[in-house]
Amino acid sequence: MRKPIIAGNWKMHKTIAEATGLAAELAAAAAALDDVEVIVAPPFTALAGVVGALPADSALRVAAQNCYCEDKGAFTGEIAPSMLVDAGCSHVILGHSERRKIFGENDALINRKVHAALAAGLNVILCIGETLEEREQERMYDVLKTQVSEGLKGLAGEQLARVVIAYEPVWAIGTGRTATSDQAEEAHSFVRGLVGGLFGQSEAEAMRILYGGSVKPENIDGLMARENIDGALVGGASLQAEDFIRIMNFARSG
Ligand SMILES: O=C(CO)COP(=O)(O)O
Repeated sequence: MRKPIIAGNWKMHKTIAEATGLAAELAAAAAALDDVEVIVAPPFTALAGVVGALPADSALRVAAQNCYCEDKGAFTGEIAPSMLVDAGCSHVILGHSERRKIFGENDALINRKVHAALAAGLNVILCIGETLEEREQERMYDVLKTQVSEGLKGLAGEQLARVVIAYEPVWAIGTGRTATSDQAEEAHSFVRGLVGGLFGQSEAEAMRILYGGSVKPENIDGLMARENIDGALVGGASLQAEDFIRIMNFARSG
């Protein structure tokens, strides 16, 4: 049985005070759920504040939304994986489509980041997903195959166990247009097959694959009911406690 994960990607939202307040509310709700892993990804400026506001034994885990692939040096504006560990993060999101599209990150850079993050002791949420154009041109499977094989290139089995994949079709992000549970299940089962081919069947069976793209309290249960959907990476609906807590609770019953 794969333990579901509900993760909130706060993107470029929230002051330190707003972030710590929301995290405290979510931590209280997460404490009641031992069958769901709950993760929040505040902006860099709020990471240490959020970690500091949580009880020491908090069930809520904290992720960063990005990091660089070097441990230190002259990389103005970048954050090292070890700095995220120092701030109290357990996870980092890598390869988000906004990083790929707006900031030009490619699979080779993302793979270097994956290696650096794992080496520093972080768990990785690796985002993949096709654009609408790629789907319409029937290139979706090729795109997913490249993103998975290049993103996970060179990892050992022990490292893979600390990676979660988030399938986020770009056309569903922030658009209100969720993939149907059939579309999501089809992509997730394909991705699990890819991981199986690259690393082995038992590794693929153990891998959590999250869906992301306009997840709301209204659609989470249909997604969670599917065999290969192990949770969600939530954007907009993770920014206020009520919706995100409803999503956490649906994930548990799903
Ligand atoms: O990009 C996302 C999570 O990483 C999804 O964002 P939305 O839930 O706002 O569509």
